[in-house]
Amino acid sequence: MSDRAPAVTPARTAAVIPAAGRGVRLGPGAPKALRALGGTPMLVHAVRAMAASRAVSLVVVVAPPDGAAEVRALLDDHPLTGHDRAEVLVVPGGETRQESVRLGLAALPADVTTVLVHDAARPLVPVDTVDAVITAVREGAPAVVPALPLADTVKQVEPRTGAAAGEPELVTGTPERSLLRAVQTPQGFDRRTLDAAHEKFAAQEGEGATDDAGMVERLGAPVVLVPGHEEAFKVTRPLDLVLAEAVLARRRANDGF
Ligand SMILES: Nc1ccn([C@@H]2O[C@H](COP(=O)(O)OP(=O)(O)OP(=O)(O)O)[C@@H](O)[C@H]2O)c(=O)n1
Ligand SMILES: C[C@](O)(CO)[C@H](O)COP(=O)(O)O
Repeated sequence: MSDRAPAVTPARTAAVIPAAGRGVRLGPGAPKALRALGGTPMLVHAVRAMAASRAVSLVVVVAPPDGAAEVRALLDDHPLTGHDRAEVLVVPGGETRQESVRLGLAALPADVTTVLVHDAARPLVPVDTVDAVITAVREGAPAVVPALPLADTVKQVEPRTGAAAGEPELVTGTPERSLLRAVQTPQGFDRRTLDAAHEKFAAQEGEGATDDAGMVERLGAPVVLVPGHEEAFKVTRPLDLVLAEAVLARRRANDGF
């Protein structure tokens, strides 16, 4: 009998960054992920945010369907440095966020056991938030989501089907705010659970699920929350870009460069 320790497959963590959206709500211009924030494309910030975690050894960027070559060139122009040295792959995306994530998952090698899914549109998520998500997955949660309490009261409204444009919306309820959370990314998953959710719900959801954890919920697996971060907000509308520039400027001032 050999006294050598049995071979152990290392638990490898990868991040998938869906970056194939147009950014319609941000207004006319280049695809949102390619727009500049502090002089550097938003996508580059998002890749660096994932690679800043020492646990992440691979980042799969999902580019606009006809833009993979352009995104590859852009990332090659902004190489990762220092300890942020993860491998970066680029694959073409799809028509919906859900489809883009599915295409990113398909590019992951077999040894990846933990997957983060992170919006390119959340370029400023701090590394402590990324690490908190990874730790919770590695401790056994199949799906982990960073989340914050809501600042606004939320109203439920009647579906708009058939309503004339400009007609006032009818409120049907006010959900208990203390039981609501606004969820962010990166969302972290046991890889097999996320693959199973995407396999089961592919092409069944019309417009697609708005987040990956929602698909895991529908699978019946538990989804747990960890504290989100104010700076992990999603750049969606023009004012978000103003806020992102201010946050970045404050970070640079604090870092002394
Ligand atoms: N077909 C799509 C649509 C969205 N995304 C990505 O999903 C993330 C979150 O989506 P969102 O902020 O809604 O981005 P857009 O779809 O680009 O925004 P909009 O709805 O304003 O067009 C973004 O990083 C976006 O690039 C994607 O990879 N593929
Ligand atoms: C995944 C997400 O960022 C969680 O808040 C969000 O659901 C993405 O929604 P979008 O409409 O695609 O921006």
